[in-house]
Amino acid sequence: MESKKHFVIDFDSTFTQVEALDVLCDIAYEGKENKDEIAQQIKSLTDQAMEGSLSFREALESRLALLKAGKGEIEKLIQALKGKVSDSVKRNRHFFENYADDVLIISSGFKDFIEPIVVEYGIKPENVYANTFTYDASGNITGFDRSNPLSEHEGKVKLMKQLQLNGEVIVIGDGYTDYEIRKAGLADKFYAFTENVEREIVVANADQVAQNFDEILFTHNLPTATSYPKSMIKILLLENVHESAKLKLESEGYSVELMKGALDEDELAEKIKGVHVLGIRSKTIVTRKVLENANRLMLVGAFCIGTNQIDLEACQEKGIAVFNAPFSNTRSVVELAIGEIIMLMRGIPKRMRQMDKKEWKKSANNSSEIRGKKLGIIGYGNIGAQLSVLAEAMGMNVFYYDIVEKLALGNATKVSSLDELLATADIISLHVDGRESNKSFFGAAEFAKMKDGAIFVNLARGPVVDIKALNDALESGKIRGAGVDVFPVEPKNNNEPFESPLALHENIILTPHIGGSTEEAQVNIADFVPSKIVEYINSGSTYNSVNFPNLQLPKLDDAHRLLHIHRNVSGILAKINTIFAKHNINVEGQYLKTNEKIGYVITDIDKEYGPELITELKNIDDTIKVRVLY
Ligand SMILES: NC(=O)C1=CN([C@@H]2O[C@H](COP(=O)(O)OP(=O)(O)OC[C@H]3O[C@@H](n4cnc5c(N)ncnc54)[C@H](O)[C@@H]3O)[C@@H](O)[C@H]2O)C=CC1
Ligand SMILES: O=C(O)C(=O)COP(=O)(O)O
Repeated sequence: MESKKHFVIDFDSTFTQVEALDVLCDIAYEGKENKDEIAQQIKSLTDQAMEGSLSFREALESRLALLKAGKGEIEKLIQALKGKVSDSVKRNRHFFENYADDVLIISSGFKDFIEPIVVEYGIKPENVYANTFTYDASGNITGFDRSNPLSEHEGKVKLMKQLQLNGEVIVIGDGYTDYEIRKAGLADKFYAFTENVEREIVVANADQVAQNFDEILFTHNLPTATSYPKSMIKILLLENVHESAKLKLESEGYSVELMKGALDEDELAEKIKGVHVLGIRSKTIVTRKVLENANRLMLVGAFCIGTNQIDLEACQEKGIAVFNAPFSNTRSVVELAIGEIIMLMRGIPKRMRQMDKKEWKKSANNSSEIRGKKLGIIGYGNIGAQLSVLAEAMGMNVFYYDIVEKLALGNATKVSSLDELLATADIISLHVDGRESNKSFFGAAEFAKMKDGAIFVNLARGPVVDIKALNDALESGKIRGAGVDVFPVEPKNNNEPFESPLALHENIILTPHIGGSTEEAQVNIADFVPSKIVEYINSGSTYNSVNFPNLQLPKLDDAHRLLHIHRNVSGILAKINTIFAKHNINVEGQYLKTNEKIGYVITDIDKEYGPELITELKNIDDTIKVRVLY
């Protein structure tokens, strides 16, 4: 038989969001000049008692001496506290009601105001242990019942010794006095409860930190308001993703860690354990090895356009959805490309280097306008196409080559082969993606086919261009200049050095992969990707995912949603529905979409279900993952 559990819960700043005596002070001193000063003194005494630096009785005596309150104020306090119950207590009301026998409120506060608050949540009056005020004939507080152990130093410990609870004792509180119960050996576990206040010394001594009641109930296998507490969803953001992404995700209730640089494979393989959502940019390589260690991972968010750094296939096999920000930095890359083309056509990098050396070389040699020049765009996707429009507006003649059929914008000319483009253009700008087959796509043969004295720009991906071939083309004068933003090997963070033979050329612009690094782009990305993360976690929506079948799902009211991710083989839907039928479950809505590799079925049901239903769904052959949303 399972032993009985006792949940010993603190009141101030745990069951409620506030310290009741602080609120009482506000009420008692309402409209008085010295209110702030008294409030500050009371708060400081409360904090000292909570942190253990002042004995409880001393703090209590001093606070009551400052508070000139009576029964009228206590009545007002009760009304105020009713509106200040902690959010996670409110949403888990069913727990307090259904487990009333197991819940004890043990507080160094006062029963006079605690009991009316907690009984509304089904807690039994006889399970509320707290101090009591003494009053004079006119109802003014004169002090407290000094025979109550809770009015003494280490009062909670003394009370717990008297109670002699049998079974497992779990203490939940924000203060040092709560931890003291555990320290005295009278509890099996102490949770530092941080939903309202986080005290360093308390957190440091806790067996576990709980940001809310959902986490505690979930840990103890008790019914919670949500299927999985949001605060237990761990999100790891790497590569200095814009801070606003962290704030946005935190405001949703997730636990977010933000790191400045990228991690290498081994570091990430270690760090990924227990992480539910990984946010990266272009530098972090998410390999199969990393994914093998990703025991909780459900989503990878690329806070950039490119996703070539992620093993998308391995993600699919493991049921991990991948999202990116396909348009958020497009304009930034295009502006940089145009800027570089102008600078290179004017020979500005060389002039700047001369000026740095105090040399004045005014000359029109090798300096031309871009107007009327032929721009050759390789890869007419979002970036290539937008570059086409802006370049044309500046008077350039645009030609493009893409491996798939793309609509020509404005007066741009589609050419039918790469060779034709290379032979035509005065400037070649590369905007292909970083797929594996594009590795060394642009090498010696391609440079040889370019017009003599042309300009070359690569803001796409480093491995796409053979650096030696580019270096040779610059050295031989085959091309007149180059702009390079991306490299086959890039430093992991801003502290690592960068070295390249290209740096020695005069008419070259080298930039540290900053095509998308503008304030605007980073803010846009930090808004877009988190919104995808939140949608996927909350509703299962995969709209815009780069590796999952795209499904946009309605919000769910009063139903349960089950997500089934499986290898795309025939007959899975029938098997899923057979299980629902067997359990007499009425399906309210069902959505299925597949891609080449996987199938994604979302089923909304109107009825409570038991764990055996989930086990049966998981046991269907070819199942990759089952997620329960509500
Ligand atoms: N430097 C930087 O900071 C940034 C670099 N990028 C890079 O730019 C790339 C392009 O971005 P988008 O235009 O948004 O992507 P996109 O996917 O819209 O366009 C890529 C285009 O290249 C074409 N393509 C692929 N391989 C090709 C080949 N071998 N020959 C001809 N065409 C080929 C595709 O068919 C597609 O139309 C990204 O994949 C990323 O690698 C993106 C943003 C910032
Ligand atoms: O968006 C992309 O694909 C980029 O290359 C930009 O990458 P970053 O976010 O600057 O690491």
